[in-house]
Amino acid sequence: MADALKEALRKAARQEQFLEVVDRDEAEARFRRHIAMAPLGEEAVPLAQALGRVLARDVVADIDVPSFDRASVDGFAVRAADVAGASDEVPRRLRLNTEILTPGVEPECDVAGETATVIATGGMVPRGADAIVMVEHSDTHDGDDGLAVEIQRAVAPGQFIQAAGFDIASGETVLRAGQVLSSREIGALAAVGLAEVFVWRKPRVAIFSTGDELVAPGDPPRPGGVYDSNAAILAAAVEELGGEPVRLGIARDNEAELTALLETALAHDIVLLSGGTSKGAGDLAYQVVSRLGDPGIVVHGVALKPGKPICLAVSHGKPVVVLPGFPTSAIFTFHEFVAPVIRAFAGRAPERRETVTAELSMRVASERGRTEYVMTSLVPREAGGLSAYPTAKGSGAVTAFGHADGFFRIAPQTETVPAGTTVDVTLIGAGHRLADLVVIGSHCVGLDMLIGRMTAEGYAVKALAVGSTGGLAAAKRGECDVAGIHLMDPATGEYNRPFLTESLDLVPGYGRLQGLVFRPGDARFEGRPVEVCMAAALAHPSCLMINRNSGSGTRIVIDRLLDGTRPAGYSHQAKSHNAVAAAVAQGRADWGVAIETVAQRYGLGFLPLQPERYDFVVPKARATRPPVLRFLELLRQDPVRAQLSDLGFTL
Ligand SMILES: Nc1nc2c(c(=O)[nH]1)N[C@H]1C(S)=C(S)[C@@H](COP(=O)(O)OP(=O)(O)OC[C@H]3O[C@@H](n4cnc5c(N)ncnc54)[C@H](O)[C@@H]3O)O[C@H]1N2
Ligand code: MOO
Repeated sequence: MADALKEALRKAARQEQFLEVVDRDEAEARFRRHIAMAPLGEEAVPLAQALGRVLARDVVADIDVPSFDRASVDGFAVRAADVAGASDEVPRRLRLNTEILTPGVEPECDVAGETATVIATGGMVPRGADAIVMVEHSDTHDGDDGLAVEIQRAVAPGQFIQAAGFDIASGETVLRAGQVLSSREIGALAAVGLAEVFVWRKPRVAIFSTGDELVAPGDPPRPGGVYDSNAAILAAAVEELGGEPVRLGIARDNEAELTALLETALAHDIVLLSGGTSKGAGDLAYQVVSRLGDPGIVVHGVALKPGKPICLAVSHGKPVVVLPGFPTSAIFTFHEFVAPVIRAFAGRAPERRETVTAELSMRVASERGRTEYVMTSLVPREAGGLSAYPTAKGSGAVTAFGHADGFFRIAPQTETVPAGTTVDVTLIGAGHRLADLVVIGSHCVGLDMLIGRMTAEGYAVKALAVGSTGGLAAAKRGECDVAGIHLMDPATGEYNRPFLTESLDLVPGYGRLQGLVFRPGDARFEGRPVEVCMAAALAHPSCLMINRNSGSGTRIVIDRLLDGTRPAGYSHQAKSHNAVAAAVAQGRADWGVAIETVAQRYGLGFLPLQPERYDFVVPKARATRPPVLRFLELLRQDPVRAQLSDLGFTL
């Protein structure tokens, strides 16, 4: 082995310890000790650019709104005393003054006793008048002494008059500093005549990602490549919090490149990078940040999950944070440690987090020694209250945070939390909207299409992929409206029906074809009958299979096919059709079992083994809810069935 390669290997394999893992609150305290948690300064902006900005000063009205008494109806300005007791039978006759008070016209005549002035909605109420009579309750006459009006209704003093300042009084505080300006506030600012307002300057947040594997969205994918999702989610989150993201792109795992980018980034108010903070080969980001001083890195390693390797630094009052590369770890720790700083710099009040209680739907295991935050979906229970469905994907998934309604904490010393435990779930973002239709169970592209149609019709659908068994359990507990399942009873070979209970209905879905998948052109499989393929596969120890997880419907098919034999690769269990197809397509395995639609998606060869049924379980108690009825109706419609059949399903 060449010396250089040997040295590189030795370096990559060396264990570099975290500096010191501290608990969350201690980490936050150390970080904030060096940061002024206050707005960065104010600036005047035109009203047209004020949307979403944060007011830096209270706005006190200089004028009354309206600035004069005005009519709120079309009719006649009168003295209420002159029309007391007026009715259709006994109208009161008033002489008309010779002016017309449309809005913007300044009155010249007083309304003296026994007179009235024509006035339009928004017109200035003339001196002498104290009420307006609606035009509907009047009749005009040509009299000897000029035009007269007969009033057929009495009015109370003040009736149909909007007094000066009734909307906003001069001297009143219209809006307070710290207010985030929405369209409504902007309307009020314009009403008091302001063309510009003082707002807090937006903190400018430099964002870059680090890693040789990262690919910018829009660029072609490459083997081992990962699209840079962290920079996108962070930039959007910064904007949501009132900051201005400045994206500096991707730095390769190269010290010079990282150092140069950090230098550029330090010209902004906050520096955020992600990746390269853990112990792996190429984790350089924290090393580069460690050269900053005054004081430099204050925390590297926090006893929480997700987010253990976060690195918090401050340099000359400027926060510099290396977020973990794992997407959910990055955005979670961003919200824990960085978001409050951005809010403070932007002049926004601290976020008030809302918490709800929910009952845990399944047992959760946790690692000792770290506070774990479990990303969770919430679904309403039949019996009232909420059920918490933990997202099993972990911090490496971008959707673990993206799809969660909130999270609950598991204390560092707890190893398992049993199903049924009541947990406090902190809601993420604007909280969760209760879904019209909750679908829990096995994922299928056919189901995706049906959900898409429901969504297009305006239904809020919550779909949780927890597998057939999980879906069935959710349906039994009354936690979903529909569960998509494909479970074969090994005794009878029948799908789905044998698993029903009294309280559940089975709605026929569609058929999917299970088959052997392999790379096209593989002579061991291509164009041969299944038995011949199996004999070939079993004869060659180098022919690797990929298995499915036990408990899955497909595993039952595989075990039947193998009839007790254990070919190479049997112990490698993938959890989905897609994972099987990807392994075969990329050459990590040579064959496996998956459904036809997935095999086609990955361009794989396919040998049919057996059809399976993908059906829908509906709790009887929910079967008549309108969104459920609509879902079932869609399933019966010809265009929908045609689309399912185009997708490769049999009906
Ligand atoms: N031996 C140990 N390994 C790891 C430990 C540990 O304690 N001992 N900690 C784990 C934990 S916890 C986390 S979190 C991760 C974070 O590691 P890094 O911050 O060094 O991140 P990377 O290694 O650069 O990347 C991890 C992962 O995330 C992907 N990634 C990175 N940047 C992006 C991005 N901008 N967009 C999308 N995905 C990104 C990257 O490709 C990797 O897959 O370390 C564990 N390891
Ligand atoms: O702490 Mo890491 O962020 O769990 O995956």
